[in-house]
Amino acid sequence: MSINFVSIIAKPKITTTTNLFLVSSPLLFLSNKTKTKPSILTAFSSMSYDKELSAAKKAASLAARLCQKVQKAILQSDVQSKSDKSPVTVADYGSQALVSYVLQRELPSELFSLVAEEDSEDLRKDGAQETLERITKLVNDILASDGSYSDSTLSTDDVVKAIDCGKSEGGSRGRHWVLDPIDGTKGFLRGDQYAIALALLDEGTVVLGVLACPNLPLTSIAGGSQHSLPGEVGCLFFSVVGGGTYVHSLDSSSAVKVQVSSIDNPEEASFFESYEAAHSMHDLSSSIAKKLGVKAPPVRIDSQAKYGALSRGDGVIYLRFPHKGYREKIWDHAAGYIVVAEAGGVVTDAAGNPLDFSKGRYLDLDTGIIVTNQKLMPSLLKAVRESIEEKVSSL
Ligand SMILES: Nc1ncnc2c1ncn2[C@@H]1O[C@H](COP(=O)(O)O)[C@@H](O)[C@H]1OP(=O)(O)O
Ligand SMILES: [Mg+2]
Ligand SMILES: [Mg+2]
Ligand SMILES: [Mg+2]
Repeated sequence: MSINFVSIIAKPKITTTTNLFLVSSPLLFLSNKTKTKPSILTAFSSMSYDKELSAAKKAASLAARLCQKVQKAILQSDVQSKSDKSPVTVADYGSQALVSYVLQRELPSELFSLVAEEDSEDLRKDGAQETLERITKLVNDILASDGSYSDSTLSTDDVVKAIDCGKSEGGSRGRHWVLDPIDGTKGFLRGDQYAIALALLDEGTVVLGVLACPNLPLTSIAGGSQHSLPGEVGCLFFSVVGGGTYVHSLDSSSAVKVQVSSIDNPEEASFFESYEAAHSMHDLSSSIAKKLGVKAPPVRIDSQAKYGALSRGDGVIYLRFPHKGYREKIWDHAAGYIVVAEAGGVVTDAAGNPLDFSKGRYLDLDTGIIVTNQKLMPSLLKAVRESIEEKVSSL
């Protein structure tokens, strides 16, 4: 994992080590509870982003509440068609508006830059007024249900503006929030897995991530059981650079620290991949798994919930090989990346290079994304290389 230690140490907010122990940090408290001793460097980096972490958790939790409400009531009329034909729902826009608004309210003194998936172009078109009013009502209802910001009700204009804050280009300078308001829209529409994925980039490095997975069971989905009894679903994973990864239920704040699986025998390993064959080449994954000696069938689930599940050891490998021509966006991986990295996992492209989130809205990478623990990575990379070579020579 690449950590920009220089930039962390250089943060002007923390100038002496004494400060570290005077200010109470929820992450340090959690670490004590789980009997881990953060190094001074770890504590520096965790403390630097305390305010941002609590704002991000609040924003993602409220967005998850909005998405759950829409998913329950989902109707055909909620689905619009974007020019790329991907389904966009009232919930995508509502979630983006809510996260953008909450971050700005919670962090009023910080410059706000947001790189996010959606924009309001379709909402500004003739005939979209009713949809925009529905989104605005949803956002206001969720804020009211939380009792937050009772001083203000958002207008349709406020909602459009909040959505369009997401047009930032990101990059290697300064801080940028990175948001996928609903990752795994297809899963969301099917009633399956989806995630609200929010991360913070600081000088091009992912330093914080929050992954809300409203349909992910609190217990392991190892073996492929994504569905569990009502009341037992809804996870919020969060990580700050150097501070580890934690998860709690969307309904409570009692967090536990998570670690990736330590399995080093591929025969005992299981792997995740996209539910949608259009998103990832399933034939390539199965060739890699076979070469590696993996016996279990793939666990196919939607969205960055795969990163969350892997971070707590439900599976050991995640393979993602989009079809030719598809360009990965930073919001589809930033939060998941840090959640796995801080839980001890490794995320690289198919050639073993680290992911670079500093290049703007897209990730430039070689062929695909692979994720596993430190022990399995060398043999996984070898299997990936051989399988890709075989595929290329068979074309
Ligand atoms: N053709 C495609 N190939 C790969 N990924 C895609 C494609 N179309 C959309 N996606 C994005 O892939 C992610 C979900 O993939 P999966 O669930 O298979 O892991 C989502 O981020 C989804 O966007 P979206 O956020 O709009 O759902
Ligand atoms: Mg996405
Ligand atoms: Mg999305
Ligand atoms: Mg989309």
